[in-house]
Amino acid sequence: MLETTIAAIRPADDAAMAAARELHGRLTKPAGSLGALEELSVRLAGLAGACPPPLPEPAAVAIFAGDHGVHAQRVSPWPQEVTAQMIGNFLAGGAVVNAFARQAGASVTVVDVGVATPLPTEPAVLDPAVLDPAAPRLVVASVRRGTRDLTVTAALTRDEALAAVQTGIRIADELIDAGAGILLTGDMGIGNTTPAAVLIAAFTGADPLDTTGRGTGVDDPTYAHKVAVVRAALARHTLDPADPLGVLAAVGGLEHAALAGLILGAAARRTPVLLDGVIAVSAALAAAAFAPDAVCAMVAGHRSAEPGATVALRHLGLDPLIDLGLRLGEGTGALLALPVVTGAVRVLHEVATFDSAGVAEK
Ligand SMILES: O=C(O)c1ccc[n+]([C@@H]2O[C@H](COP(=O)([O-])O)[C@@H](O)[C@H]2O)c1
Ligand SMILES: Cc1cc2nc[nH]c2cc1C
Repeated sequence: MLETTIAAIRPADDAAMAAARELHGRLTKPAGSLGALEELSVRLAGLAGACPPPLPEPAAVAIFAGDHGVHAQRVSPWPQEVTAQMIGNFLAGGAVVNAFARQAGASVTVVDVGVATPLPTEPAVLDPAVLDPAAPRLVVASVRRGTRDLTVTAALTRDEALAAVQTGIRIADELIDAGAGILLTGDMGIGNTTPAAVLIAAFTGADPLDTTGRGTGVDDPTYAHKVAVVRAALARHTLDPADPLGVLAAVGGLEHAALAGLILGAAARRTPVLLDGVIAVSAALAAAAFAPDAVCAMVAGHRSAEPGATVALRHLGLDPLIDLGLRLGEGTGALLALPVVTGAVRVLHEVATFDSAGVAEK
């Protein structure tokens, strides 16, 4: 499945992009007055191969959850059980992501790809429809109960990493088959900013000081220790950016691998994928290493407060739509950016031309 997905990813359609640029020039607004929204709409036309591209509706958030062996190194102040407990909160509709998803009319799919502790017993709604915006859905696709400690050994085998990537592709296909017009990345995993920092350093060559942040909020001594853990991981493993599956296996998390799969799956279906924070953009680097043209499908929702996010976005050549100092994850930053993406596309569908509206041009 991974090979066929990668093979299906194509470059942007130049004719559709040229048509979108030409249309922008005829709409009743000064040229360039919609700033970054104009280039975003052009990119989405290129992705869809159509001008205007389809409105990005309905929206579907996929939250991939996993635990991390490196948690044993005390890189996060939070107990590992919080990952499973927050899944309960997502399914009950009580997390920030649920509040923002209700506001945006987006569905929420929670995917257990490798949570270490038992999940809450019953979801609030049994077996909801795939894109039901009112009922979060749980998919259990656990590869193993958390990764191994990447400072000691490879976090995953190649087969385990591949299984998680394939799960991400399968979820993308399922959501798009159900009618989703845009996918939004979400993640939950206590400790997952540490593998994100290692992945970003591995794919960009940046120094761990520039890729490591405070995650959920660590104090100064713990932050210094976390940077040392990231450095130790880079020294421990031979990481070849041309072998993204090998990198994900050595130092990734199951949610990072699954997110890479989701992004590849969306790109193969020419469907935009709105990236959330540092975990998403670390996975996006892996996706781009698998298939450089996958970047055409990526929209950077926001700039996470984690420094590694800025390093990764620069490497991908993406400008984030909003910059609010968020560092929550779950898909929250992507959901806040969703109306901006919809607005960018809506302009191409609904705004009158100078000619049709009888407005004089300069
Ligand atoms: O999205 C982000 O950029 C982001 C930044 C900091 C923390 N998080 C979330 O916080 C958790 C990981 O933080 P930590 O400190 O345990 O590594 C995990 O559940 C992430 O979703 C997310
Ligand atoms: C409470 C809590 C909620 C989260 N959501 C995403 N990561 C999280 C980490 C914690 C600790």
